[in-house]
Amino acid sequence: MIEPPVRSAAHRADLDPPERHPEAPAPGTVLPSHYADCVGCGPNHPTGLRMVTTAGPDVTVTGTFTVTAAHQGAPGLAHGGVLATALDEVLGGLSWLLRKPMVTGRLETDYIRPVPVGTTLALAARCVGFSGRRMYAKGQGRLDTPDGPIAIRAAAVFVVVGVEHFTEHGADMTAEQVHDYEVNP
Ligand SMILES: CCCCCCCC(=O)SCCNC(=O)CCNC(=O)[C@H](O)C(C)(C)COP(=O)(O)OP(=O)(O)OC[C@H]1O[C@@H](n2cnc3c(N)ncnc32)[C@H](O)[C@@H]1OP(=O)(O)O
Repeated sequence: MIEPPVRSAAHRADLDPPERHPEAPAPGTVLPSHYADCVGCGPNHPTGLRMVTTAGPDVTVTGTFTVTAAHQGAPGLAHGGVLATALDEVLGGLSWLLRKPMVTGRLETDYIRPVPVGTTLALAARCVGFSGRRMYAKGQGRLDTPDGPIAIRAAAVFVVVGVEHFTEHGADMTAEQVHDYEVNP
């Protein structure tokens, strides 16, 4: 039997407000790839999304993702899982502004409009607040421009972890790779 998910990413009213870290990159700063082989942002990934994200004001991040033929699910249309990856990446970018390592615990996605090959999605993410180690966030993707029609929306919970999460669980993780992997943006 397959068990259904037991948690929700819908945020509650009693969250602690997000605090932009004093050393967060200034608004407008292009965020570096956190890991060169990342499927979302890594420049070395052979078939990755090659996303570029930018720090916004408060605890917000924007990003773009151009849908190519490599990202199709149906003919000429983006695969929903690939779109969820793009949302995961821009939401994960909030960790640069919070200066806390965190991993995706739950990602809920609404698919509102089809996203054709050739579209450049304008993505945005905002931290809503914290409950203990849980960081609640929401995100969206608009077709082609930051004021284009909304195609996808997300609500997410990220869980703050220690660096040992990556060193203990990463397959074949050598000391050198851990050093190169920016787990603590
Ligand atoms: C710049 C960076 C961009 C990166 C973008 C991409 C990000 C990713 O894709 S990360 C990879 C995908 N995610 C993962 O692999 C995570 C796998 N899961 C895990 O490792 C663990 O379940 C983990 C770390 C989330 C939680 O485990 P653990 O550290 O033992 O914490 P645990 O004690 O169970 O939970 C801590 C709190 O988080 C909550 N929590 C844990 N899991 C979830 C979840 N899935 N959804 C919602 N809340 C959760 C718990 O309820 C608990 O809350 P509270 O303290 O209020 O009771």
